[in-house]
Amino acid sequence: MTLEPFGARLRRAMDERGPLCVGIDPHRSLLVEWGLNDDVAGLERFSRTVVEAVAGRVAVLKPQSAFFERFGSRGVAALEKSVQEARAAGALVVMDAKRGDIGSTMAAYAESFLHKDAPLFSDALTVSPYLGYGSLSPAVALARENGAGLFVLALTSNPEGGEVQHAVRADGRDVGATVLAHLTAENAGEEPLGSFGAVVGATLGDLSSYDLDINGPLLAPGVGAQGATPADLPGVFGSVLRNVVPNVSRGVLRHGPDVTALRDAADRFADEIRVTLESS
Ligand SMILES: O=C(O)c1cc(=O)[nH]c(=O)n1[C@@H]1O[C@H](COP(=O)(O)O)[C@@H](O)[C@H]1O
Repeated sequence: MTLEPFGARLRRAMDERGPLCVGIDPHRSLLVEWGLNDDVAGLERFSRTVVEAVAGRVAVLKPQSAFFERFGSRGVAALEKSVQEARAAGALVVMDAKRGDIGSTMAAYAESFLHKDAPLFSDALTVSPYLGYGSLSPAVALARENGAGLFVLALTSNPEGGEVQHAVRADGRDVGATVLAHLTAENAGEEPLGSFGAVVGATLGDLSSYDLDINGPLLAPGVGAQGATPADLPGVFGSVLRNVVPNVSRGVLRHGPDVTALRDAADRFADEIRVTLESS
């Protein structure tokens, strides 16, 4: 059975549950803070707890693959389980693996995460366009076939990102703006929302010089541990605020291992985001 396009599924989830995305980022330091061992059993326990706490109430969960890959094949098995459990509980899953390679290899990465029969099938995947946006075309094609989506790194939340993303091309446009323009073309005519999103950091301040109106979702990491707050979102995203999916990882996760405390922390962020959206 082919899924409805990711953009449509995401729009509905955001409207029903609010737009918050909670990250599943099992940092070694968090495992220790939670009283868990820094091993596969600790990893499994951590991710199961996050899924139990929030997968039934937030729109999106975003497991960060790096923290699972650290444990080799058993870590990847834990990631698989976590994706499947989160999806079964009704959350959309964005796999944060930030893949990017030459086109023919990109096709294999796409099959790993975006083919509906893949063990790690996720509703969307984060990808890097820095081998050239066109290198992502096999992932765009496979995502379309399978009702999945992509989040393409455009203007990232980290301070180092600018040296690449603000580099100005011969035509006067910078690299980040070029990525956004490609996404606008990808999403043209899609309703209610395209499936090809951009990653735009919530930490970046005024972005009014960029056209963020890509008719697709904007994944906004940086809220919480990196210093941005829900109240900052209107100043960063302006008129496209309704398409923003703010991500919080450590800002929620540091409240574990208690399931209720995790849930309450996610609810507080969700409430702040709702109030911000309503008053903008
Ligand atoms: O693609 C991402 O999710 C991402 C892009 C970006 O520009 N900045 C960024 O922090 N992220 C991810 O978002 C999460 C942020 O985590 P916290 O800072 O703990 O909320 C991590 O999993 C990062 O890898």
